[in-house]
Amino acid sequence: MQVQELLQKKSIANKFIAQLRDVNIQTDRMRFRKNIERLGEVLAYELSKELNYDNNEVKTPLGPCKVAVSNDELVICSILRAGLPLHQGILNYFDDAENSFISAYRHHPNNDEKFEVLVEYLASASLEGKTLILADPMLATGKSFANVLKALKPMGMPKKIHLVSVIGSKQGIEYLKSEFPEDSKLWIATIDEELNDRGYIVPGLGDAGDLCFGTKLQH
Ligand SMILES: O=P(O)(O)OC[C@H]1O[C@H](OP(=O)(O)OP(=O)(O)O)[C@H](O)[C@@H]1O
Ligand SMILES: O=c1cc[nH]c(=O)[nH]1
Ligand SMILES: [Mg+2]
Repeated sequence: MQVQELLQKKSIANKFIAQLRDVNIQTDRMRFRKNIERLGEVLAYELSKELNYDNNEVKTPLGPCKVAVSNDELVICSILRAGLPLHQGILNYFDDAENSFISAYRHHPNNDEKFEVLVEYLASASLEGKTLILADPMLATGKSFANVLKALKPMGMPKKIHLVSVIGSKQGIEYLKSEFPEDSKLWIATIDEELNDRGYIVPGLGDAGDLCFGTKLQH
């Protein structure tokens, strides 16, 4: 898996991430979701530079005009819940993509810090020969992305897999390098150094799903 980190170059995306992290701003749920959506758009634009293109011709009122248009069959698959606003941002740009949805949540069997990631819901298009874009704003331990990849196996073999995320941990990214094909690519806004003992990214931003949609009960 190759990794492309957006924040290696300064851009307007820095502001979106700063607002996601800021304790005084992130409690505005609408802004929080919107900033994730905006990052989905930025990351989709970056990713679009590596799709395959055909040389097409369109007719303007004044005559023919050559234009390169992507010919990839895209499927955007988001990981519920926090993947939803990221999904919307990616879909804003790849508006004719097919869409899949899958759930992944942290189950704490003993009500302590130990958890496993369970995948329970899946509604997916065929992935055979298509370009799969997996979307989840947080990549902490990497278990959600890894377990989702396993759960999607029966849906067919994609031609290429892109992962789109907002904040990742170094540890989680290293883990995913061993789980995803070598030619897959992670498009991520920024990478943090640490995970704490609850599997949260530090400094990260907190719980993305809760900040988008409200607190969930641990189970
Ligand atoms: O890399 P990981 O260690 O798997 O952690 C990242 C996952 O944690 C969050 O989801 P969560 O399970 O909290 O569910 P939610 O999005 O429904 O809140 C986040 O949206 C990722 O899916
Ligand atoms: O830091 C983290 C880890 C998992 N899920 C989140 O939302 N944030
Ligand atoms: Mg999740």
